[in-house]
Amino acid sequence: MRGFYIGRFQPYHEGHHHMVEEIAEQVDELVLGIGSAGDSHTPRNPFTAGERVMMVTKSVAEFDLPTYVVPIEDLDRNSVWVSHVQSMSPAFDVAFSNNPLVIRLFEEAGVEVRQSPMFRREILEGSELRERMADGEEWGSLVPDPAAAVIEECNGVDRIQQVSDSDGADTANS
Ligand SMILES: Nc1ncnc2c1ncn2[C@@H]1O[C@H](COP(=O)(O)OP(=O)(O)OP(=O)(O)O)[C@@H](O)[C@H]1O
Ligand SMILES: NC(=O)c1ccc[n+]([C@@H]2O[C@H](COP(=O)(O)O)[C@@H](O)[C@H]2O)c1
Repeated sequence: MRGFYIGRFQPYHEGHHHMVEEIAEQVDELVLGIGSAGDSHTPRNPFTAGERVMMVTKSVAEFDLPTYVVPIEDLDRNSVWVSHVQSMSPAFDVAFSNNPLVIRLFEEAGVEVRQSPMFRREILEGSELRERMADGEEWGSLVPDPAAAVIEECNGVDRIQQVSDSDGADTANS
């Protein structure tokens, strides 16, 4: 059985990694979708699709799970988004998500969806990571080591600090 799990992974963190570890117990292969693939260099989406491909690919290598990483750009129409995803991805039998819109769109299209409990969500959240980077606080312990190495290699913290508002506002949502 092949699973599908999409996220923006801005950045890929230990919450995502924990979810992949749980998915690995349920499927033989996984497609990891890099969502909003066309977005980068903004406070909410600082990393390019390519940088996120590297973070994810190097991090999941520790699992015994053949994984295909596929960047997927956003569309203006939610109603045809699942078809768009299916056109970009290897075929899959089940989708994994905790995102209410993603769950609804897959279910309406007749795709089975499985959710995972949120893991240490009070701290393992992309917006929290980006805020810590923007504020020069500790963040390395919240992402898998290979993802931290990719962020360092592309000077990701410097980029986030530069693209964030000068008053530090809204690093989560812009
Ligand atoms: N700590 C976590 N535990 C389990 N699942 C998580 C966790 N954080 C995010 N997810 C799930 O992973 C998927 C991708 O999430 P996403 O890339 O938006 O990360 P996020 O941490 O929610 O980031 P942001 O704050 O940037 O929205 C979603 O289904 C989301 O619900
Ligand atoms: N219409 C669309 O393009 C559409 C609809 C639903 C989800 N998505 C994308 O799927 C991804 C979902 O990931 P998150 O759970 O990290 O939000 C995001 O990149 C989001 O933009 C896109």
